[in-house]
Amino acid sequence: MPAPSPNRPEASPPRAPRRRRSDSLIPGWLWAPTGLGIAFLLLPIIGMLSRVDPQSLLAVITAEESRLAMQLSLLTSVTSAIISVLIGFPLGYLLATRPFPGQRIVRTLILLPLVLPPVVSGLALLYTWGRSAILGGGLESVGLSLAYTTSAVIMAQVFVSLPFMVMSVETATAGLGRRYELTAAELGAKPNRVFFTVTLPLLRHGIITGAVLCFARSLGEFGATLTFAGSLSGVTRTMPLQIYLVRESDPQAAIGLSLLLIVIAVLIIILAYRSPHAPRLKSPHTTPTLAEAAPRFANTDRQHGGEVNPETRSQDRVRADQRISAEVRLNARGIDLDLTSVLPGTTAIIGRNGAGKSTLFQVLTGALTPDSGRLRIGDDTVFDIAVGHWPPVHDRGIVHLAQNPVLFPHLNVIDNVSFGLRAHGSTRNDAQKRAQAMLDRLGVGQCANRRPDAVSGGQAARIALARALVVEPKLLLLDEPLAALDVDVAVETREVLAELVQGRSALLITHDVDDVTAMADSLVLVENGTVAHSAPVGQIDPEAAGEGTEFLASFCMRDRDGILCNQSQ
Ligand SMILES: Nc1ncnc2c1ncn2[C@@H]1O[C@H](COP(=O)(O)OP(=O)(O)OP(=O)(O)O)[C@@H](O)[C@H]1O
Repeated sequence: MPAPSPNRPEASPPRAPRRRRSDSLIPGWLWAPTGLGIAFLLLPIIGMLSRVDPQSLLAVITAEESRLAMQLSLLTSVTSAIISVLIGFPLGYLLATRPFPGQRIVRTLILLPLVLPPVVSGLALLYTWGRSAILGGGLESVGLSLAYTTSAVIMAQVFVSLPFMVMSVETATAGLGRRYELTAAELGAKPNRVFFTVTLPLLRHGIITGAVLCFARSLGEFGATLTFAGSLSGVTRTMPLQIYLVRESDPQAAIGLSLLLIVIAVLIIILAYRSPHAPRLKSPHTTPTLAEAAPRFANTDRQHGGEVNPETRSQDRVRADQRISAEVRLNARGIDLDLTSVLPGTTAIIGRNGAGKSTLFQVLTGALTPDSGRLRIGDDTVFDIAVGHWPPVHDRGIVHLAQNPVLFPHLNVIDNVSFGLRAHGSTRNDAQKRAQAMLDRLGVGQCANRRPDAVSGGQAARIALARALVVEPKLLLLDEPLAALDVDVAVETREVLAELVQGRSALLITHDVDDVTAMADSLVLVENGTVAHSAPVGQIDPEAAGEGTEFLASFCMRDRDGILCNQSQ
């Protein structure tokens, strides 16, 4: 048999097929510490089980004292979990989203009950709310007594379990980011609607996790309860206190009650985590794109990839007497932009990486506040920093469509598209009818009742486009909408977009000459944070672009049909 050439790959001999692993990205050795951890947790339970006397178990569990203790434990643990949600959710959410003075101190304070021995927590509560303490004494004088009551048990449980709620919500909020809330606001939803229809549903897993942890911690709470609430049967003696009480006189009873506590805790944790909407891992290969196969439009007058006679378009521009004018200065990012655009019409914004294009969009939507600036759309002043007019995101009528469609994962497709209409006051029926019509127009009407994770990346992008267009925004911001598409799909989708933006006002960030020739009426070149050149399509003059001359000349050279630039150049 000839020796294999070092330069040529040889057909390798047939090998026995490798055993498929569930995830080849995960190192196998991780199973060793995982197994150790599971054994470490499981062995003491088995140890305890081995000491159980099955015959006495039933009598122990059904004894009056045990029943009272269990009832009290469940009642107080559920109540403290609910209180922890009500207090801990806003705390964790604000910690993750709004920087405020003393934030680090607050965070340290919240974690304090985790490191304090529970007895110390109980003493702290006693010296604050006890009968002879300042606050407790005041309450006592008006006939309210906390110490040694069931309320004291709940207070002790909330004190030690609150950190779990705050940390769960803070982590969930930080992981979610602000993009869904910002998208909802751009579609016109006011803060309360965003909070109740987007924020809360999307954070529900964090809330459930926090509540379960709070419940579990409260169920096992012992030291703080004993110190602050004492051990009165039926009033403050919870299950852990009852177990502690009987452990000397009747170890079998202590074991039986412990088992009961474990079984109930495990059952409740399992039930709480069996949510039908539990988060699922998404395929890392799903890339949101603007179309998987762009729909065709029968009555489009833009043929051949959206090319339009530039002369006709520039005449339109000359006649247009209404303008969009935007001035934005943001020193921290070196941005000082002043641009105008025809109304209606599409202005393409091009420029090198880091020139300031995305920053402009962030300011226009209201996600970023500039040092100074003004935006006028026709006669309407959307914002003007000089006179202190800086409306919230939901009040601008500007919708930003980026490469990532940011569909709300907890709503089906039709509800996603109806979202903005509902926020503007449409009835559910009306909103759904209009949403369905827009989805049909974009060729994704059949997806109406699916969840966003059950549509392809291209369909998701068209759904996002439908959601943006159906609210008839004053200004549509398109940020490289075709960049993630493969070439064939991009050509078709460009036609779709060109058709849809006709008669609307849009700004389009792009690096692609074809996007400009197909969709734009005018072009703005941004160079080092300033507008280097601005001209209608067909009259672009690289020589007039100052520092941007070279960039613009090379852009024009990529325009095979010679549509963009002044042909006399
Ligand atoms: N989150 C941020 N914090 C601070 N500076 C930023 C941030 N994002 C961008 N910048 C800076 O602001 C300037 C403008 O960036 P911007 O993202 O607006 O550019 P761009 O033209 O959109 O670039 P690209 O084409 O790469 O998207 C750059 O100097 C950039 O480094």
